[in-house]
Amino acid sequence: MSYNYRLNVVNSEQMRRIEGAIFASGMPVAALMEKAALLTAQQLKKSYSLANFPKIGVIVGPGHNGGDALVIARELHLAGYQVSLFCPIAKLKDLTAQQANYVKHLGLIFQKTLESLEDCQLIIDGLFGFGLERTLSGEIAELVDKINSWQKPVISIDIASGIHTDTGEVLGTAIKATHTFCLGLWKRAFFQDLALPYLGKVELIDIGISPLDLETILQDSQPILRVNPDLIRPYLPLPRPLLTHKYQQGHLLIICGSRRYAGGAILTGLGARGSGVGMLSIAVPAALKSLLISHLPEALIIDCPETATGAIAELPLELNNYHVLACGPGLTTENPAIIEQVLDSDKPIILDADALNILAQFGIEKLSSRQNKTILTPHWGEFKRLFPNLSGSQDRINITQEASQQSGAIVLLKGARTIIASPEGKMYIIPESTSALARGGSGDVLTGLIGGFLTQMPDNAPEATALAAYLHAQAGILAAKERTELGVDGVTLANYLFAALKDSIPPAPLDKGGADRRGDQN
Ligand SMILES: NC(=O)C1=CN([C@@H]2O[C@H](COP(=O)(O)OP(=O)(O)OC[C@H]3O[C@@H](n4cnc5c(N)ncnc54)[C@H](O)[C@@H]3O)[C@@H](O)[C@H]2O)[C@H](O)CC1
Ligand SMILES: [K+]
Repeated sequence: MSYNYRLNVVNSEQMRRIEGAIFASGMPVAALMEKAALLTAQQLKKSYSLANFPKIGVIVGPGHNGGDALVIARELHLAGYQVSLFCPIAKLKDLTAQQANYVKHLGLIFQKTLESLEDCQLIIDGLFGFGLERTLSGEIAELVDKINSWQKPVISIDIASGIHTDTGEVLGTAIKATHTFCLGLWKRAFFQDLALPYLGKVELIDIGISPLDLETILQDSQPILRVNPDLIRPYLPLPRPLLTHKYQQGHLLIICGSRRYAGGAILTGLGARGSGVGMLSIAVPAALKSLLISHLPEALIIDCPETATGAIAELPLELNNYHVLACGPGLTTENPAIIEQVLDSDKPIILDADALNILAQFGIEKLSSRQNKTILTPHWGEFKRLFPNLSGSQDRINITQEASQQSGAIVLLKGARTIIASPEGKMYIIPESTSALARGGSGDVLTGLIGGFLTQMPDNAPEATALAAYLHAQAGILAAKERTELGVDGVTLANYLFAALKDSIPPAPLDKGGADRRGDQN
């Protein structure tokens, strides 16, 4: 396991312990504050020029978040900005009080009222960081609401004040930042859907936390990793071996679609196509066969007997002949027997959409007799039906982890920030996405894509799931950039998967031997 400030996501207790280890080894607290705040000030000056933002208001809290804000205020003042300060709580921590004295010496003014900052073009929020302990109330809550009502750009230091660093909950009220500089390490709240509207654009300030200090503190807990291309590349089935054939690249069976929801089958198939899987078979109700062939000529379409309303009535197949089964989009809940058959197979399975709704009727205990991996890909509504005992909490990181433990399945909870947890304790977070994907059909593409990657990397199921979710989000972002957020229908999304793969995870250069052999053939 490697530790890296870009990858590891921490909670406030871990952040405190890492900070503690750094201080205990000799780094002075004031030096780390200086470093963090100077680097933040540099970024600020780049993004918010003196010409456009000559007057800046800084809200100073009682702890070290307020100390950071004072160092930033000092640097902006020295760079020529006109800086006004407001400090709503009189009692300051020692280091913060020292920083306050120095800026006073430089001639910066602590204003008596918040209103004195109303004519500033930009507000810096240094009220609370990860030391926030209780709900905002009284004058502090009023102050936060007032700042929000100004509708100005607000830059939060470390986290938007009022947001719980771990759960992302709003404690009473919270600053609605337009931009948040996260100091040192990504905290959990940055990946909790609840907090996203309060954080604005997010940026990590690298304050030089070493892998050594990370390892010391994090080695005893299961890591939460923020997915990026470096993380995923080692698992990718790229480049392909020189001598391979289609069945060595895996055989995926998709079971989906009904006369009512034919599109779900097509989109799941297109998602699978985006994974480059060697062989793709798609089981659909007989009436859909020619439609599927016209969209996916490379796939083997299996026509199944239908119910009176056009759902799959039975699967006349030996399911264990396939490497992976992906099941659910467009099925309808009419025929639970199909899902029973899928659950009884010895192969890895991915359950989505109506397969999840049927599983919810059975209860997740039904998974306990499975001999191979199960991947569940619920959105929030499906999650609530599957795990009603967890649906009271909004801490999506925590409940995804819990759901995986309870079910013994890999659980992927869809959202603005998709979370993936595996029963052996792995956790992955997809760090960015686009609301263009909040659209019927996107999930079907993801199911096929996960199936296709899992077929090709069967020993790394959590990573195959994370890779698919990452590329799916990247494809959405890319498509939305070119076509706007309204232009990303499921087919378009599937068509962008290869561009996303090429852009974010270019194949490693061929090893020399491989290149030479290819040369010989020419
Ligand atoms: N990450 C790093 O390595 C560094 C972080 N720095 C900054 O330090 C803060 C954390 O500082 P800390 O002093 O521990 O906590 P806060 O500033 O967040 O606030 C604690 C302060 O506020 C009081 N308080 C808490 N909740 C409330 C409330 N609801 N109402 C009123 N008062 C409240 C509490 O009693 C304390 O007095 C971190 O976020 C970074 O910004 C370092 O500067 C650099 C290294
Ligand atoms: K803050």
